[in-house]
Amino acid sequence: MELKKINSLKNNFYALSLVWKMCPRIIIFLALSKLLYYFGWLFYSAFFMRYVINALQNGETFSAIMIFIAITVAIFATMALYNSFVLGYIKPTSDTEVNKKLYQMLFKKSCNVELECFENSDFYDKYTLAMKNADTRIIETVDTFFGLFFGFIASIFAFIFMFQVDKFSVAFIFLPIIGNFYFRRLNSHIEYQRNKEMAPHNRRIDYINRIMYLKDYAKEIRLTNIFNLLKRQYTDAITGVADVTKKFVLKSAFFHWFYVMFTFTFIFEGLLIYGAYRTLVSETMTLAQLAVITSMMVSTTWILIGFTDSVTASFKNGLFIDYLRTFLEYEEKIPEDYDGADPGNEIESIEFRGVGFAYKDIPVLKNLNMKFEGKKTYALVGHNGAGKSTIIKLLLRFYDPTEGEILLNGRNIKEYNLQKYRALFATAFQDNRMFSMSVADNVTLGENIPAEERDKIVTEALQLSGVYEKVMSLPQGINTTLTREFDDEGAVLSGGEFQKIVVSRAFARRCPIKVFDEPSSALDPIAEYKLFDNILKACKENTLLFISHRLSSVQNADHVFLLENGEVREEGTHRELMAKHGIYADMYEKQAENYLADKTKQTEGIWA
Ligand SMILES: Nc1ncnc2c1ncn2[C@@H]1O[C@H](COP(=O)(O)OP(=O)(O)OP(=O)(O)O)[C@@H](O)[C@H]1O
Repeated sequence: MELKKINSLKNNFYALSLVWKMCPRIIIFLALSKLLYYFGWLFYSAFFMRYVINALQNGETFSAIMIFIAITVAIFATMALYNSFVLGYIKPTSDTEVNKKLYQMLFKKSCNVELECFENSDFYDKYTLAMKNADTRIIETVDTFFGLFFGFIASIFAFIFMFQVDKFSVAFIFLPIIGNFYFRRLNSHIEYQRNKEMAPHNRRIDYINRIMYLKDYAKEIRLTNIFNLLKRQYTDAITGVADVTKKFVLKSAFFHWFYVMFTFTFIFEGLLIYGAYRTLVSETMTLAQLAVITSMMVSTTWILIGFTDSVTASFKNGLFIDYLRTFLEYEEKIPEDYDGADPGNEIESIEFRGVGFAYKDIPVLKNLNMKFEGKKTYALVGHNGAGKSTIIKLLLRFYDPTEGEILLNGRNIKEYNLQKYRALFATAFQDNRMFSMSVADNVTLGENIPAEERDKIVTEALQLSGVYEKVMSLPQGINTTLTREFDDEGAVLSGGEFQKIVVSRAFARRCPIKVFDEPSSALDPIAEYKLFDNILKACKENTLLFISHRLSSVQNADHVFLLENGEVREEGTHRELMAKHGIYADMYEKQAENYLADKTKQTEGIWA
C-alpha cells in the first residue's frame, strides 16, 4: 500500500515532466492559477476581514476603508480575469496541443509494440485505459499536482493564522481533515471496490452494446435467435450492476453523511457555538474577533477541502498515469524501429532451422526445417490449424520463434533492421482489412509513389487480381472511396471483390518476396484459376510463397511443403509428392474426386 502511494506520487511527477515536454506554458499558467486560488483565500482569511474590523475599531476614515476595499476588489477582479483567460483560452489551446503530441506518442508506441501485446489482456487493458481521455487526464493530473503543492503550503499558513487569532479554534480545523481524509477516503475505497465488482458486468454490457451497433453482426442478429441470448446476457449484466450497487449503497450513504458532517457542519456550527460561548458567556472574545474567526473558518475550510481533494485526485490520477507509463515505457521484444543490418534487396535463401513456436504455452510449430531459395515458388499446404499462417507470421517477425532460428541469406533475421527487413515482403493475408479510403489508397497503402506512376501501378495490380473492370465501373474509378463510413457514394464490394483488392496490394508493392495466404478462398473457380495463373506470371522475378487449400493451384510450385500438427510431413514437387502416394497424394485425389463428382452431378442435371 505504501509502495503504491509512493508510485502514485512518482507518477504525478512523471505526468508533470511529460506535459512540460509537450506544452510548458500550461504548466506555468496552471501553477499560477492554483497559487492565486489559495492566495485569495489566505488573503481573505488572514488579512481582509482583520484589516476591515481593526480599521472600524480604530476609527479609520470611511474613505480609507473604502479605498482598501476597492483595491481588494480590483485585485480579485484581475484574478478572475486571469482565471477566465486561462480557462477560456490557455487551457483549450493547450489541451489541443497536448492532445496532438500525446496521441502521436501513443500511436507511435502502439505501432512499435509487437503483435503479441494485443493478445495479452493485461497489457491490452492498460493500453486502452491509457488511451481513454489521456490528454485531459494528464492535464488534470498537473492541475491537481499544483493543488496539492500550494494547498499544502496554504494549509500551513491557515493553521498559523488561526493559531495567532485563537489557539483553541485550531482544534476545529481537524474536523474537515477527518471528514476529507478519513470518511471521504473510506467512500473512495467503496467506490473502487464497487467499480471492481461491476467491471465484469460492465464489460459484458459494453460488449453487447458494441455488437448492437457494429455492422459486422447485423446479419446474424436478423437471421438467428442470437438476439434473445444477448438480451438475456444483457439483463443478467444489468441485474449484476444493480446488485453491486445495492450491496454498497448503505455503507456509502453512511460514510458520505459523516464526510459532510465533519467537513462542513461540525466545524461551522461548532466554531460558532464556541465563539458565541466565549463572546457572550465567558466574555473572553470580542465581537470583532468572533467575526474574524468565523471568516477564517470559512476560508480555511475551503483551503483544506481544496488540498484534500487534490490529495485524493492525485492518487486516482496516479493510477491512470501508471497505465500510461506502463504502456509508454514498455520495452518492446520486437521493436519496429529496431536498427540492425541492411538486408539488401537480393534474396539468396530463407531458411527455417529447427524452428519451434508456441502461442503463450500452446505449442504450434515443432522442429521446423524448411529452405526457400530466391526467385522460386513455394506452396504451403495442410489441414486447418496445421500452422501455415504462423510460419508466415514468424517470417515477417510478428513473433519470434521460441526455438531455433530463421535465416535470410545465412543471417538470423533478428539481426536486420526490422523496417528494411519487412520492406522485402509484400503480403496478402486472409484477414486483411479494408480502409475507408480510395481504392488506389487501399492498394498502395501509403507507399510514397508519384501520382502518374501510382495510377499505372494500381491499374496493373487491379488487372492482375481480376477486379479492374469492377473498379472502373465505380463512379470515380480507382479514386472511389471504399465503404460508406464517410462517403454516401462510397463503394460496397463483395467478399471476393475485396479479396482481389487485398491481393492487388501484394502485386503493387515493389519488393523481392511475395506472400499470399489463401488469396483465393472467397473467389469462384474461374477467378481462382486466373488469379493463380497471374500470380505465377507476375511473380517470376520474386521469391513466392503461397498458402492454399486448393491443391490444383499448387501444381506449378517449384516446391510444396505439407504441414501437419506444426511439422513438415512431406515435401517435394507436386509430381514427387503424387508419386509418394502419401498424405498429399491422398488429399489431392480426394479433392479431384469431389471436383469430378460435382461436375458429373452438374452434367447429369442434379443441380440444374
Ligand atoms: N494468436 C494466436 N493465439 C493463440 N493461438 C493461435 C493464434 N493464432 C493461431 N493460433 C493457433 O495456432 C494454430 C495454427 O494456426 P495457423 O493460423 O497457423 O493455422 P493454419 O494452418 O494457417 O490454419 P488455416 O488453414 O485454418 O488458416 C491453430 O491451432 C490456432 O488455433
